[in-house]
Amino acid sequence: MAKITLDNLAHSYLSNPASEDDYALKELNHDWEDGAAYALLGASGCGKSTLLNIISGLLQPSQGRILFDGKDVTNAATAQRNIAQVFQFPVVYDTMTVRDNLAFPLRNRGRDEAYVSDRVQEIARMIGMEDMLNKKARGLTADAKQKISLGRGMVRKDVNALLFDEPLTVIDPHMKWELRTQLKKLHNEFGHTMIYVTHDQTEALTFADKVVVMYDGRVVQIGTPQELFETPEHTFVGYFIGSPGMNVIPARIEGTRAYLDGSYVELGRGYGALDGKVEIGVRPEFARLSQSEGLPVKIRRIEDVGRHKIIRADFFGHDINIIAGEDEQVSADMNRVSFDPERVNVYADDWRIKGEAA
Ligand SMILES: Nc1ncnc2c1ncn2[C@@H]1O[C@H](COP(=O)(O)OP(=O)(O)OP(=O)(O)O)[C@@H](O)[C@H]1O
Repeated sequence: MAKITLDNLAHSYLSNPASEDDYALKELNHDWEDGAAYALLGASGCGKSTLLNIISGLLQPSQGRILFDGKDVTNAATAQRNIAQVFQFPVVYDTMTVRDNLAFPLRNRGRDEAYVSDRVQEIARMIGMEDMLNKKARGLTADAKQKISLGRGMVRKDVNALLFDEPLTVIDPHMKWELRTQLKKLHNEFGHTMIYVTHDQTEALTFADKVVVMYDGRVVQIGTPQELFETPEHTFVGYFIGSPGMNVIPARIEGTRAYLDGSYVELGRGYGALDGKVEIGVRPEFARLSQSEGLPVKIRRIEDVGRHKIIRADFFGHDINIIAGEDEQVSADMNRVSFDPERVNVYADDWRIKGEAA
């Protein structure tokens, strides 16, 4: 496995990019730790595939370098990078059996048949295809073919990295969960450096040690699922992760207070003068409804989603969502919302401001 270094990396599909807006991938410096499982998460068109294709060598970056364990591979072809890739749609050899498909990368590397046989058996067990090993791939469902692609991607232990581009798109929903769990198990067992592209937050948060969130060609945060939840570094991370996402409300900050439409909330930290668009962000999990404490709101709707209730409220034209326990009673006179001060984040032009301990 290898540490992957991105050094001043950027990419534009235009031959003469004039401004930052012309870059599908904006400048990025980052070390992907050896042996860690990363998810690359973001909405469609944010640049995930562009970044993955640069790492795999399918795309030559217009700026910067990429290094595997300190060795510059920017100009190396995919085949020279010693990586395994699994794409959105199955890539299998139809005329071969499931066994031969799984064995292919190992035989290609000249591994002896005893090893190939053991390893294929092990992988077949992980993807739940032990009893299909002698079947031809032709005629299998898309679902089964994609499992073969996943298995083939994982069969070699000696690759520098395993890259997955939305690999579970064609997989049946209940099997998705199972395969994700298997991938995680496999990662724990073999410690491959894994990069997994997805636009699905559940997939990213359950699979990865660290999630790389992209927005508009830029990496806006790299963090553990807990960090993304507690301290979104950019308002996009707040909106995109969580269900519902973080509440973001325009505010004026003075010291340890945020003033909002004639009311104020206490902040857990102190702040100096802030320029630009200033907002506070609070997750619905850290908002509380009561009769007497906090901002005046109008309740618009209460949704019972089983595990908890989502209360949709309005604060002078701004949406505020509150998550309340399943057993919590909500009455018509509960028209105030308060926040845990420690959980209120402050943003200037969408980026989180750290503040000083109060
Ligand atoms: N070959 C190309 N030529 C020109 N522009 C491209 C090309 N490939 C992608 N783009 C543009 O680059 C931006 C990033 O695309 P990219 O495919 O990397 O995003 P993504 O996050 O992987 O999206 P998706 O999840 O839809 O695949 C988009 O604006 C896209 O239109």
